[in-house]
Amino acid sequence: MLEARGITAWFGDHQVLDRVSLTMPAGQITSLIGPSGCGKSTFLRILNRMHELVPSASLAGEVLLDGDDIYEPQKRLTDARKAIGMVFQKPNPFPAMSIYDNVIAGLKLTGIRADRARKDYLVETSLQKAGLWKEVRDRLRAPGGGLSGGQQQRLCIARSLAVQPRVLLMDEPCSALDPTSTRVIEETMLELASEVTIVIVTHNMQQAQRVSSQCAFFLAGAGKPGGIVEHGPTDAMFGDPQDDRTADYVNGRFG
Ligand SMILES: Nc1ncnc2c1ncn2[C@@H]1O[C@H](COP(=O)(O)OP(=O)(O)OP(=O)(O)O)[C@@H](O)[C@H]1O
Repeated sequence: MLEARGITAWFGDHQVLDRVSLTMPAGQITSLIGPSGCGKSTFLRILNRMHELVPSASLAGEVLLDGDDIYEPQKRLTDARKAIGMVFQKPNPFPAMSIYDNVIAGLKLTGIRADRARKDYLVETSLQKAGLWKEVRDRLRAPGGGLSGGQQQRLCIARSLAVQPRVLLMDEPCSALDPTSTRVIEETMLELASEVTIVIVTHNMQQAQRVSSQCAFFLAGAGKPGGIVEHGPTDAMFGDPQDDRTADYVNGRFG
């Protein structure tokens, strides 16, 4: 389980999130929805300590992974990144690197040692879980950049899975893909959900309904930092929202 408690975030003196708390249960997919600029990506990046890569960025609050705060001073950055993977909007495989090497690229970066047999195993199982194995098993030595956009995104998912994370964060993972590739990624997410906790930022309300069991609706008032207006089971958020602003947003009346 991943739990954010009282997350407040700034870029310089611009506060972009105000005391955001959210529990993201294990074995479930949580969607973060809301209009542009309300802090969803910032919140997601705080969940695996990527926010601190921006020089002006700062934050307050806690992020607990199975009860341990990933921001405790003695906790290492690479441990947080190993346990909590991230897939981005635009597929970003290493284009000249082989499919095989792309999948295991994260091992070295996170200090995981593996012999050849172990690497072979991780490549096969990660590609299988990402729904790409059958399409690439005969060309593992071909460059990752030669795959289609949807295949590249599944390659990036496989790369995240190879370090065996407990959580996978996905920032609009399908927004650069066609509808068919989008459906394949959504099916992949649903299959992964039983073993990896997934948190996804999406602007696609149908996607949020298709994949997630829980949603959190973020909003920022004019000139104000973002926060969660309402969160709960996806069915309730779409079928019986408690806040008028949630109802307006999920029904496409703004954003
Ligand atoms: N690197 C940065 N430096 C300064 N300000 C930033 C930076 N990244 C984001 N912001 C600001 O933080 C606020 C929240 O942005 P964020 O990208 O988290 O919103 P979002 O809800 O994910 O938007 P979108 O849906 O468009 O991706 C915005 O006002 C944005 O301008």
